[in-house]
Formats: sequence, C-alpha cells, structure tokens
Amino acid sequence: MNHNSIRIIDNLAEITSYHDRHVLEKSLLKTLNELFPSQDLRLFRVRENSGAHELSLLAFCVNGVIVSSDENPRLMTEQSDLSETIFKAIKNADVELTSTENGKWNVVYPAFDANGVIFAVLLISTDLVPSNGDQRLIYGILRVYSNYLALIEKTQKDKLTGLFNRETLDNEITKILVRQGSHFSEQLTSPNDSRRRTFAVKYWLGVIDIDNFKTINDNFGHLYGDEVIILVARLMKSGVIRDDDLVYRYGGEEFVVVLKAPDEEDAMRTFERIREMVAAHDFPQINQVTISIGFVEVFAQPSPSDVIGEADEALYYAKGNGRNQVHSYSRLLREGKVKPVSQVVHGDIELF
Ligand SMILES: Nc1nc2c(ncn2[C@@H]2O[C@H](COP(=O)(O)OP(=O)(O)OP(=O)(O)O)[C@@H](O)[C@H]2O)c(=O)[nH]1
Repeated sequence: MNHNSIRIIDNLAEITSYHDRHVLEKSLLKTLNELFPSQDLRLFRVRENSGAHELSLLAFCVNGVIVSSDENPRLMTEQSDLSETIFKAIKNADVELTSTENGKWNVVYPAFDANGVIFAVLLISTDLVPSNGDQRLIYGILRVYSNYLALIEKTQKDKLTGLFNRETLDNEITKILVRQGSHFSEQLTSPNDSRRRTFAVKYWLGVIDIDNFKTINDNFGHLYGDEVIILVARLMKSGVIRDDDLVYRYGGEEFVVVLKAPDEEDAMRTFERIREMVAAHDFPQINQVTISIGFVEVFAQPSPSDVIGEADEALYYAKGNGRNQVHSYSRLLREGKVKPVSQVVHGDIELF
C-alpha cells in the first residue's frame, strides 16, 4: 500500500468518526483539502422547491481554513456567482468543468442520495484540470459522505413524520446555548463594537401542541390521529419556515421549531404564520385542526430543559386561555402573566 492510499484510508476513517452533520461536512472538506491542497472548496446543499433548485452554502475551505454554516449561519444565504455552472452539473447529473478568466478551473461534483437525487454539490476551484483518477477519488469520497450522512439522518429522524427526533433537539439547543453564550461574552468585552452585535443571530424555540388531540383520537381513531400528526408536520415543513430552520417531533402530538429571527416580533410573526396555516388547512373529515404555541429565545438558559421549560410555560398559558394562539414567554413575563419558570411547578405549588 503506498503512502497516498494510507492517507486516504486515514481520512475516510476521520470522516466517518463524527455523528454530527456539520462536523462531517467540515471533515469532508478537510480531507479533500489534504488530498488536493491549494484549491478552494465549497459545499452547497441543493433543495428542490416547486421544480426549481435552490442552493445554500454549507461550508467552504479557502487557504486551508474551513468555515461551516454551523458557526456562521449567514453562509446559508450567500449567493454563489457560480450558480450557472452548478445548475448545469445538477441538470446533467454529472461533473461540470468551466474555465475562468484568470486561468483557473471551476469543477462541480454532484452528490447523490440513496434515491439518486442530488442533495449537495461540491465546487472546487483549481489551477489544473483534475485527472480521471482524481475525479473518481473525489466522487468516491462524496459517496462515503452521502452514505454516512444518510446513516446519521436515519438515527436522527422520527419514523412517523420524518422530522428530527427529540434526542437530536437536545444537542441542537446545547450548541446554540454555547454559541450564543460566547457571542454574549464577546459583546461584554467589546460592547461598542457594533459589527459584533449586528453579526449575532438570534434563535427562537417554539413548542407546538395540537389542540384537543385526544378528542380527534377518540372520535376518529388512532390511525386517523397519526394522519393528522403527519399532515401538521408536512405543513410546517412546506415553506412556512426558512430552509435552515429546524422542526422536531418532540412527543406524541408535540413539535418543536427552532428558527432564526432578528427580534421577538419577527419570531412571533413566523410562529403566527405556522398557527394560521394549520388553522386554515382543510383536514379530511375533521375539517379544522388548531395548534397552540409557546416560544422563547434560546440565549442564556442553563440547559436545554430550561429552554423547553420556558417555552412550555408560554404554551401552557396559551392552552389555558382558549388555545389556537401563540405566546412569547418573555412577553408574558414582562406583562406579569407568568412567573419565572424556576419558581413555578404546575399544580399551583411554588418552589420558592
Ligand atoms: N394517534 C396518536 N395519538 C397520540 C400519539 N401520541 C400521543 N397521542 C395521544 O394524544 C393525546 C394527547 O392528549 P392530551 O395531552 O390530553 O391533550 P389534548 O387532548 O391534545 O388537549 P390539549 O393539549 O389540552 O389541547 C393522548 O390521548 C395521547 O394518547 C401518537 O403518536 N399518535
């Protein structure tokens, strides 16, 4: 076995040693950068939306420095000046090469999922046209990435709805708390640096519960209840939230949405949109199904369960005040309608 093969095996082992999608993507670019140094690499997610393909930048590697959308969510909204080449590769479902004015080459490799659908593309800017051997190697590495990603996703998804499951949610909240905590301390050490403040993205977590679901089950049967859960999940995923916002099935008829929004009003509008969309949907047989939502900013809470607890408090308020409504935990606190969660135990027993 030559030196290069050992390096490739080492790198493949490295790629498959992580169970986190973002780390996996960074590790993919690290591997490719080690095998093909001094090339710029960009990994895009490809989504089909009403027949059109949408691109979002997942990670890039320039001069050996790797940045992922996990650390810098703004990447996702960056437009690529190379869209035309990328769309050509998607259309032909094959590698696409274009030369640039400064004598470089842009090479686009599509990555396919188990159904043969292109879910990502890798763009390499290079001085030399890759040899057939290099192209096969890159394709092979992309296949390892695709297969492994599918495996990770399978363990992270709920079987009934295909949404992320509860176990995945805890990890996501922890990551956001750590990230937001470090932004916060940066702001404290440099309070006048307006660039930092505008850069900070705010995350909002909403707990969403189908109203009177027991009655739906009782009147129409459990199977039909499952159908309602699937339809509500589908509605939430169908364009009402942004591509990179996340939806989880948290419990039986309970969901969690984690979304980015600049402020409370904006988050409120998005959650209202979700509520309205479900209320306006014509469900077969029962016609109308409503949901109640409580939400909170994921920011400085001590743990994921504290975040959920606060959003749950706002949800509890919505349920007690007529259902089919959205409430912000912070707003309820400001208005004196709820007490801080750490002081409340439902059933009217107070800890403090
Ligand atoms: N069909 C189906 N039912 C479920 C599932 N998980 C939980 N349930 C049922 O969902 C119902 C939830 O009822 P409750 O928590 O009492 O609340 P609700 O009737 O929705 O009333 P409110 O939440 O107060 O509006 C229970 O009857 C559960 O058995 C599931 O996966 N499928």
